[in-house]
Amino acid sequence: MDQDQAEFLMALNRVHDGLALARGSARARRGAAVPATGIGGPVEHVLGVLRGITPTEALADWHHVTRFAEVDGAPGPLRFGTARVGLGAGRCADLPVVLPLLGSGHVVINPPDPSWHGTLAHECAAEVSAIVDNLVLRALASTPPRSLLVVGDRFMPAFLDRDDVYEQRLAFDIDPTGPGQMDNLLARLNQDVERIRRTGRDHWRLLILSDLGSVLSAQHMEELAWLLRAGPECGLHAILIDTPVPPGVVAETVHVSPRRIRATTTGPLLDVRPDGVPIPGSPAMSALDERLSRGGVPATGLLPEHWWTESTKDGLVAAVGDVGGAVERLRLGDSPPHALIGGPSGSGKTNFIYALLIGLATRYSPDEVEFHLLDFKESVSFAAFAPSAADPSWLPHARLIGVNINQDREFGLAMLRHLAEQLRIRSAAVKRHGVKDIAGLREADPAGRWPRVVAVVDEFQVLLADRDAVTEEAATLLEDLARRGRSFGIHLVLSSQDVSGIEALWGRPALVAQLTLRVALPGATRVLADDNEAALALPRYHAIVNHQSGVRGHDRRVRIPHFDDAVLAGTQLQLWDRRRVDAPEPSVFDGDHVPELLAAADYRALRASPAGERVALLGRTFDVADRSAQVVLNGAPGRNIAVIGTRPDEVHGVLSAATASLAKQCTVADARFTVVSGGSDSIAADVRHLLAAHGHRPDFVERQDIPAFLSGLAEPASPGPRHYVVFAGVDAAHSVLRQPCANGSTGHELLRQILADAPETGVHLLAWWRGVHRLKQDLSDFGTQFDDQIGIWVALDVQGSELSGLPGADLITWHPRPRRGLWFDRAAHSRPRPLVPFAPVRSGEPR
Ligand SMILES: Nc1ncnc2c1ncn2[C@@H]1O[C@H](COP(=O)(O)OP(=O)(O)OP(=O)(O)O)[C@@H](O)[C@H]1O
Repeated sequence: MDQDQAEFLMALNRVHDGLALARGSARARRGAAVPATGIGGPVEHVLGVLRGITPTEALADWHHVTRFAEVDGAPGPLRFGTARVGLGAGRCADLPVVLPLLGSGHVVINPPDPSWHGTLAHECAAEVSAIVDNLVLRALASTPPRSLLVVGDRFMPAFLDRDDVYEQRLAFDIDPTGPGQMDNLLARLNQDVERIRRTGRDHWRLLILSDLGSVLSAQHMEELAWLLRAGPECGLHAILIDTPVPPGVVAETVHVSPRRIRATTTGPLLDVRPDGVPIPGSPAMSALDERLSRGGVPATGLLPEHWWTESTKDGLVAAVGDVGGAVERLRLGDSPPHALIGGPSGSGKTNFIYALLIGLATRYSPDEVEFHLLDFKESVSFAAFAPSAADPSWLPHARLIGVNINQDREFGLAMLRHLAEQLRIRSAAVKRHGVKDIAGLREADPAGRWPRVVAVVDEFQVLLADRDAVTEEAATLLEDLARRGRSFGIHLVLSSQDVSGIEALWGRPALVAQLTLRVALPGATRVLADDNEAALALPRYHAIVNHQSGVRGHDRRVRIPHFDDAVLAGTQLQLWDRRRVDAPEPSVFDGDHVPELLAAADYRALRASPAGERVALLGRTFDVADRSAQVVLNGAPGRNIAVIGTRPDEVHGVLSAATASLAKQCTVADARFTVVSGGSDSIAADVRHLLAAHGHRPDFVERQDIPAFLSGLAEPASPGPRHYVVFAGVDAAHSVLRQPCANGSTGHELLRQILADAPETGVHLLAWWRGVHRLKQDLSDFGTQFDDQIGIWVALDVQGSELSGLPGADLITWHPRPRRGLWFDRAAHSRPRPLVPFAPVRSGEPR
């Protein structure tokens, strides 16, 4: 309240006091002095002051209210009506009538005579409504957006009953006579007041209750009395209609009888006319419309005027929302270096991340900041930032996008490894230039490209969920990135549905301590400091942003606008249009996508190769560089591939991809292919056609011809071109393989011999078994090491424990899941790795 307003109120008080005293009112008896100038003087003075000032929204005539308040603080008394005061000599003046409410006490609207109790609300409903409507509208007009919560019964103002009210919490209807309603309401408000006493005021609460005399039990009455006594300190105020006021409660009273309204503030003899609510479309109601439906800075209002003009040398800044209409920015840099975002499902975490990403992407060019985005939810939050058939645009700052990751924690790990590699490169460059951090590096190496990296992991707790090697490595990498990332411009943004995510961090204090930017969405627990409950009373679409690890006293209560599809798509298109012509598309890992061999970059890059360097591609790895799982089939022992699994489609994918990739690197003159059908005619037939499509003339061995084929293959022969034998269903051919062949050996024995001689004879077996047990039986002979026979294996739907005995497979944890496999190459790996099998490569596809 400025000085003019204060002077005006003082003068108004003197008028009211003087009138009251002159007429012997109760107020006068409270000690007011008669103004020395009589009543006319002060009234003239008030009118003079009124002419000279622009009253606030709390006091002005509704005709003069064109906007609602934006700033915080107690609004002072609220005007609710007008009184006509006679000035003598036939003159009179209209004076505003005010009631102290927010920041002061309560208002009671009662009949003039206590014996009328119980009938007032019905007899004078129109007058009562007009007073309540005026007070609520004034309260809304004189407090900042979203800072007022109105809880009301049938006297809830009609202007709050609208669909587009920005948050349900603004207006909360109750029926005190409904079963349990009063219990719930009082319990909830009492809890709020207790919490506010501990943590400080969050927003105003205005309670409208009528006709409670008959419905309140003695216990309700006691609870209400406590609430009304403790409430004003905590921003809770009530308008009580026709309800007895418990003792000790500070309240101004308005007496209403038909056609006559008086207030304790004006003295009992001054009749008051309620101001009435302005008509729809009037400036005041337009201001109300704007307040209720918009309520803050829209998403587009947060975008900077000039895009891509700022430098991230000293850190990152992003506009994410507004506080009372003023744009609010968050910072990431030296301090705080990393962020933790929490909130229950649906509380707006993803929307907040969009606000952050769009805020950064519009302010800084892709040379200043780039994004790695990973979402462990069963959703596609970041898919829109990648190009698609429907929309070829992408977010130029996005380098890596993971969608539909679900259970593929290995991909999260791959991203962390990639970031660790970036950290290593940056730390080496920093050392080389003799500087200490990214800011120094950018100065010392102005021609270098050293953007800050923001790595977002939504639902990051999934990454740390199991007690296994993935969690172990992920936690170690995260800790290292959190500790050293700040110096090298790598910033983590971890988001989670509170408790579960935060619990995953327990026992890792070094990591938690680095996540000093905390963002708590409504209802979030544990994200802020333990004694900071600010997020519990947060209205929808708000966030507590706290740059000091969530410590109380550093909260910013930010309203977050909606980054809907239109805003996201529109902004992305403009960003995309600005990209450099050679800007690379982001790498995308989509867990639902079935990779195609023919589309894989490393398949397309295959050329005719010498026999010892040919590679077989098996599937897609969990790797940020979109690499295929590939093995070299050279002349070393054990360069044979066992595919183990029962799902024909996935087996088909691995076998056909391996065969097609080999076929691409050789011609009919320098390689030989044989397809053996042990039990799966369809896979064998498809592989045969595939080879033909690649210009080869494979031999085809039917089941009954297997013994003869193996006998021939086991014969000593002079070395020829490499011979790739694709055996579709070794265990299905069991009955044939166990029979003695012409030379007396069984098929199994011949197979073992062929594998043992393979380095010299140039044979490579690509074979399918349905289960590990049969594979071991078929190949183990008096303790033969599998390594010398099968140095490469791909296990599809097989439990990790069953694999023990195969090379590299002892003591591994692996739970099979659809369209995922585990592969091992003893020449290249120390332990098995996951892969996504390619889709079957069908016969007839072009070379
Ligand atoms: N500030 C906002 N204004 C309007 N609508 C919003 C706002 N924030 C989020 N929403 C909407 O609320 C819904 C939930 O938001 P969002 O997906 O961001 O929540 P979440 O916390 O990520 O949920 P979940 O964890 O279940 O994915 C969405 O439909 C979203 O569009």
